[in-house]
Amino acid sequence: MTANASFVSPTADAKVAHMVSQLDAGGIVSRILQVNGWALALTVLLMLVAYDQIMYIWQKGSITGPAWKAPFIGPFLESVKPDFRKYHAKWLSGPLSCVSVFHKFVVLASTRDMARKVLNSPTYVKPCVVDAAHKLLRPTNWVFLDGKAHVDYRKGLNGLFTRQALEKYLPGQEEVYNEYFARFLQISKDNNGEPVPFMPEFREVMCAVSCRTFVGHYLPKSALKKISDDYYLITAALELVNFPIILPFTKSWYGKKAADMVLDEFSKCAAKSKVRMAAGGEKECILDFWVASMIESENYRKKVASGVKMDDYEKPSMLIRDFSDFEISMTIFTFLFASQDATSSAATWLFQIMADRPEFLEKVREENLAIRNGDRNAPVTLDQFEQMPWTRAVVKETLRYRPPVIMIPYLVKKDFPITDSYTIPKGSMVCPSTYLALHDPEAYADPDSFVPERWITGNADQQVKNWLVFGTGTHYCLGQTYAQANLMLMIGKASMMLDWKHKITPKSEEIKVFATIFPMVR
Ligand code: HEM
Repeated sequence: MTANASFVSPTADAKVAHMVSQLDAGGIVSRILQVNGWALALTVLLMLVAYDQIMYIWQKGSITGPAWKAPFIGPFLESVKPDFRKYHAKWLSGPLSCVSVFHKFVVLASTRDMARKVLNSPTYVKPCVVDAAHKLLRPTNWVFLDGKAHVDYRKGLNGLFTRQALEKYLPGQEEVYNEYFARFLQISKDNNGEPVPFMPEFREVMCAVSCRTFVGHYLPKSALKKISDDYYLITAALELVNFPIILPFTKSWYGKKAADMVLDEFSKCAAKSKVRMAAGGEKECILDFWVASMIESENYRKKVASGVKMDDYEKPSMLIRDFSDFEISMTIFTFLFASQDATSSAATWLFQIMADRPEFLEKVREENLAIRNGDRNAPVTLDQFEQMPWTRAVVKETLRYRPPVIMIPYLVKKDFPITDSYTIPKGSMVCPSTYLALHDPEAYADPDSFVPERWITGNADQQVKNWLVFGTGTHYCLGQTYAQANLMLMIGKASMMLDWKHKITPKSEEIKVFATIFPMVR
């Protein structure tokens, strides 16, 4: 065997070390070897830095972005504490701009046309979620489907959001608002009318109203309380920047535990709905509509299989397969996941803006009282919503002025030639922004002011290309009609049952980013 047959370095080999020490009385050789070790490490590091920079510059191509990136991490520290003003500056810097965080290249598509182009290019892009979402929502969840599989699955869900279905959900929503608004009054009384932070209350009422719409009375009150208390753990676990593996006591760990609990509760609700619908119970919530449609489809299939002649009109409008309790639960969880932060954001802004602009709240109140024939407690129907232009206008304008979802992250599946001169490389992330389209002075004059009249006497409704609040394309928001009807019901009922004030600070209308956007407190 030769002196250095092992895979360790020569200096670490005992025999060589001995020879070296004999030869190197003055320490010159060992110093050279040491220097070489350091030099090697330094060279590798410099090569990696150079590779990271070159890749960034190559991927950036002709679009706007810093000339170079902070080695490896890029603007990582900024993304831990997102600052709306920095995002805004970035969107204004060019229709397409970029950053690179760690080795992830991210393109921001800021203008209306660039955002629409991304959202309408399903061949090149698909929604991008943080790694933790697969673990929390489960990898087989429908939201991770792409292409035809996604379109087909989604078609089966449309029946849950028809006008007829939405009408059936209204009484449950009324019930929740009655209960929570009475509680709001109590909170104020307990605090002698002094201002208290209300954002957590808005989050809770939104969670309660969503759960009532999705799973009706099947969810026990104790479980609802736990879900609404723990939901912020799920939001925190899904922040863009989080620890990639689930280690005990990290945000992802708490988030996963909360998600497991929600999935378990919703599975139990699905089982209960199956029993109740099979017994001919009345449909009250999304679960019931789903289960009833499954039963109808199954009955139809059985009749056809047994040779019964069926007319076309007897065929259910949507034939769906059988779904297990857990499959249903996973999908209902995606509704909660998609709605909770966005509707909490909208509700918080809406209450604040109405308090700060009482002249509009008064108009909402007047028309809500009129539609109820002077009876503050009378329930409303969806048809009546169409006769409440101010209630609709304040909801629409709040969503335009402070859109809850400011960016929609997508993943580039293959090289995407977004303009004649620029192709987004495969594997990048691309984030269309909704904000600039919704603050485009050509579509909405005086875009940085809250002007609900533009939805009554103006032409805001005609700016369909700019209306990106709920996205567009194959993944546009499934719950958009429900979400807007719910916000109209909420503010209409609040105007009937409550009066409220807001303590304005210089930062009240500045934007704080936490998954969606909320008012700055101070
Ligand atoms: C103010 C409230 C809401 C806002 C601003 C909002 C906004 C959005 C946006 C921007 C998207 C992405 C669209 C795209 O990629 O083009 C989305 C997707 C989605 N939203 Fe909403 N949303 C809201 C409420 C809701 C509610 C209440 C539900 C459920 C009942 C819901 C269910 C969904 C679902 C399931 C998707 C994914 C659709 C798919 O991938 O096919 N959203 N929403």
